[in-house]
Amino acid sequence: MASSRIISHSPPNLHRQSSPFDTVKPLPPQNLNLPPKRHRNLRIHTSLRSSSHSNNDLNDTVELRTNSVSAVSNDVVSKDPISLPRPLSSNQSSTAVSDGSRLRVAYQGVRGAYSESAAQKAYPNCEAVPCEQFDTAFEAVERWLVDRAVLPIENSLGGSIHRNYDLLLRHRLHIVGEVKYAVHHCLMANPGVKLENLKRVLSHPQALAQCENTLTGWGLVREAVDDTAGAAKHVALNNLQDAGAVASSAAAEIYGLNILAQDIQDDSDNITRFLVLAREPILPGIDRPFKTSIVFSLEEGPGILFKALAVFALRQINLSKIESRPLRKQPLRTSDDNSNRYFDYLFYVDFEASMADQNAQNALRHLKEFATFLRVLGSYPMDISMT
Ligand SMILES: O=C(O)C(=O)C[C@]1(C(=O)O)C=C[C@@H](O)C=C1
Repeated sequence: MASSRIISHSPPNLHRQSSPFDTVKPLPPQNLNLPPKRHRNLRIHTSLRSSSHSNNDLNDTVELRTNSVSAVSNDVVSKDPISLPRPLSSNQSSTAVSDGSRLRVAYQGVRGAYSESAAQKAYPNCEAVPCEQFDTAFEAVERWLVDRAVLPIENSLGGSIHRNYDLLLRHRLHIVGEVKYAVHHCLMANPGVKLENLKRVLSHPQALAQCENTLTGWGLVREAVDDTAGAAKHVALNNLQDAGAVASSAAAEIYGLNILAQDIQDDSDNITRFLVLAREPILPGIDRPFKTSIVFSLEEGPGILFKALAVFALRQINLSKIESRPLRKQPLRTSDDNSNRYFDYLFYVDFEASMADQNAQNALRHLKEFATFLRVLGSYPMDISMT
């Protein structure tokens, strides 16, 4: 190992060093001159694209750019700046006590995407708002276009959705909940098209990865698109005869496709975990099982990651996830004598404790002694449902 070199600055492009003890300052709303009109089924785009998704014939959506807030309803967002930043209570993230009525929840994809179902699982009576990309969903919350975003973070077969890990750091949203959703993939095609007619199959890369063995067995060429339901929509709109889509049964129904095979994922236990994001954190509780997500970077040195993880082990705090991502703005670190260059990482850790728990606070205080950067992404109720 290299000799230890302490980096005393926060990594560039990271938000201010934050601790669970920080007072959270809410972001100011971007524009408070909001028209009274309420539009339903908004589809949010960061830019106009000429992809297949730009044809909205099938789902009656309204397109808008995220730099315009003209379509935001003001029955959700008050004009009174004093009353705007209200910390959510931990109850508000609970599906048991809040059905999400009046909440506008952004998800990535078009109607029929699994993310839409996850949003509806989190908030059964919400208005689910489709967004073209993950970034767009983050921005929609930040710009007060919607109240929450529900975005996938990991899948039991396909692994982590790295893009969303990176976006969590780039944006200032807080994790206020998680949703586990059982994903059952179907192979679908236009009416009259049979499995033997298919040469290719379209879907989201995660969905294709989750069906890897089955699709290889059928000898189908895989084509990646933005989301599963978008694949179904494309196959339907273009009346493709040689291509099918991997998507949900809901997508087959919405876009008028026939299901050729059901439950085609490589393992019947195919669970995607989604995060619920909001502008404000919730007050962590101890009334039910909570999880806390953090991200940190470390000094270079022998056993430093071991030391970092030991702050939890010493206090009997269980870790449920650890992910490392390259520290992009400072991807390499050189040793003191310039003889070696090392990759530099950010570590994302989920641990099973609430920030209201003294034990968890002590663990983070301990970690801060040698972390070069630490941010709490959220402390939120665990989804203990059987999906
Ligand atoms: O494409 C969709 O339907 C999505 O909701 C995205 C997504 C993902 O990104 O992992 C969500 C759940 C499934 O694991 C497959 C795809």
